[in-house]
Amino acid sequence: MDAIVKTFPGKDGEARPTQAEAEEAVRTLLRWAGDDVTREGLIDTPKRVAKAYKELFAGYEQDAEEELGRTFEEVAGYDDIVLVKDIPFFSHCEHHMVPIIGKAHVAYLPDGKVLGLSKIARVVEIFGRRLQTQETMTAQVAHSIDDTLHPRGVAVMIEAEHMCMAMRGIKKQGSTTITTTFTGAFKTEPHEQVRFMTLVRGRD
Ligand SMILES: Nc1nc2c(ncn2[C@@H]2O[C@H](COP(=O)(O)OP(=O)(O)OP(=O)(O)O)[C@@H](O)[C@H]2O)c(=O)[nH]1
Ligand SMILES: [Zn+2]
Repeated sequence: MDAIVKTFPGKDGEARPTQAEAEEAVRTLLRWAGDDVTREGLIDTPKRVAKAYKELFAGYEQDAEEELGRTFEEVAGYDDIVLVKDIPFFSHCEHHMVPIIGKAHVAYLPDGKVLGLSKIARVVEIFGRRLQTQETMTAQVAHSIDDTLHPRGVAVMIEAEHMCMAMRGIKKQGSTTITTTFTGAFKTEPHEQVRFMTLVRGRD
């Protein structure tokens, strides 16, 4: 089981905040930002934000390893690289809670079993829909596949723009952060890494 970061009751027996408490928290932030929470346009905003949070952070309710549980063995001995590239995702940085927008490239070297391709994209989605650092997310995607499928190796590359660097703070728009995690043969065999990179970078 992958460690779902926060389940209720929490470690300290804390119950999940109610919808009303979540809405009140949004109202507080709106007032703190300087707006009037009683004006027409904002009346329903706390409710909408709480609903949006449910969707944007749905990954806390999902278990990546459960998604990866179903595998297929009838692949005529196929044992070469399987790469799903350019999987788009949105996440939120855990420091500022603003968007991280990027693409993930995920590959593995099968050892008798393969995954449904959509499951790879689902795993990116599950870890993306939590508060993240890019490094953590990259490692989580790789290790969840490694731990459930036990392939000969997993390679994950994430390329993303962090809105906390673009919209605030240092305000550098358009910079991309690249992170990689390699396991198994991708870690020990440089030529497997090169093949992964070539396939990721190769354009039509
Ligand atoms: N390593 C890593 N850092 C991240 C990620 N997302 C955001 N950050 C950085 O987290 C850091 C937090 O730094 P702090 O100095 O605690 O916060 P801050 O004062 O808001 O920093 P500034 O962004 O420099 O204004 C910043 O350098 C962000 O750019 C990520 O996915 N990985
Ligand atoms: Zn940030």
